[in-house]
Amino acid sequence: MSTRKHTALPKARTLIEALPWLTRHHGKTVVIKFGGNAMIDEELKRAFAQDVVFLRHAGLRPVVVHGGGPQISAQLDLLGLESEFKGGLRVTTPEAMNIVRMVLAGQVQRELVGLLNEHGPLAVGMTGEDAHLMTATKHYADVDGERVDIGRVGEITAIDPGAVQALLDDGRIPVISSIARSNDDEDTAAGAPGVFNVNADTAAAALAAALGAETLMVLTDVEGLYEDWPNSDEVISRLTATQLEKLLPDLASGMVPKMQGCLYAVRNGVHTARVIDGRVQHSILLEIFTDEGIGTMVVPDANTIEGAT
Ligand SMILES: Nc1ncnc2c1ncn2[C@@H]1O[C@H](COP(=O)(O)OP(=O)(O)O)[C@@H](O)[C@H]1O
Ligand SMILES: CC(=O)N[C@@H](CCC(=O)OP(=O)(O)O)C(=O)O
Repeated sequence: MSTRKHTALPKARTLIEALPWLTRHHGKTVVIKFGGNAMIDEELKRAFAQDVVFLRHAGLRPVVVHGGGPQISAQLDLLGLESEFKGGLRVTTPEAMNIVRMVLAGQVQRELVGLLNEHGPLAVGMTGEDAHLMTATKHYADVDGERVDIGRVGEITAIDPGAVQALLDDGRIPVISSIARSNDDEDTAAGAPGVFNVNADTAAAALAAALGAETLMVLTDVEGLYEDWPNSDEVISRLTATQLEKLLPDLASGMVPKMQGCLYAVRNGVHTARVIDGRVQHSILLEIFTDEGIGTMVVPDANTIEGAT
């Protein structure tokens, strides 16, 4: 006679914990912004790709918008060019714009597409230039109330999500670099199509809203939004749009585009926007498939803090 211990029971419980979420979110679009420092670690990148493919096979429609600030800075450094940020945005000369485009579309995006496609013919890379996905106008930074010219940095004025929708309908995972086409008069007059460097958090939020996404998920290199950064590491787990709006003026530069993006998303139809720790392996699955979640969740005002999921 032999007996068998069911050691896999905790795994089954975890899967069952995910069932209500899966039922609710089946067929829904999730825009995931993968950025910065989490993208430097090889294991984290692989785990990220596994999570995204898992979501796709679980019946969701994931879209990846990626950053690459550290990679751009490293490349500029190799070329002897300095990185300067104003109001949290990179001062982008025409020369730097070429490097930004080369690094984002030619390096970071290609690598992510490659990692995702290790699991099958799923990922398709594009930039905001493709099929008029993102159109932008020149953006001026606000530095202590002053309007400052920071070069070829763009502010999104229009999104045509048709090509992304078509890819999603075809079961693909779009991977998007945050570069937008310009339709500014001076670029048009110059004869060559102009492009702009757009902060990837801002691009992800605008795309999430344009796609009518259920969720915007922003991966970063901290646990979430700290209540009193840098004095305390108390993470705010949930807050409403209005509560976030009140906090915005006190936030420091890296968090500003992220939280502005979350606010824009939930004010424009996205049900929840979450900032989660990209340094934790499988953070996307942890956020989604466990009751507690991790990180910070922003919900629209109509939701009560307790009631939102
Ligand atoms: N209230 C806050 N909570 C958490 N992080 C904050 C806060 N204010 C500023 N930060 C800073 O923002 C950084 C995240 O922004 P950023 O470096 O642009 O991230 P990423 O490279 O992931 O896009 C954190 O590492 C932290 O230094
Ligand atoms: C205008 C602007 O600042 N653009 C960013 C685009 C990349 C980005 O946003 O990357 P992370 O998400 O990794 O920071 C930049 O040039 O660094």
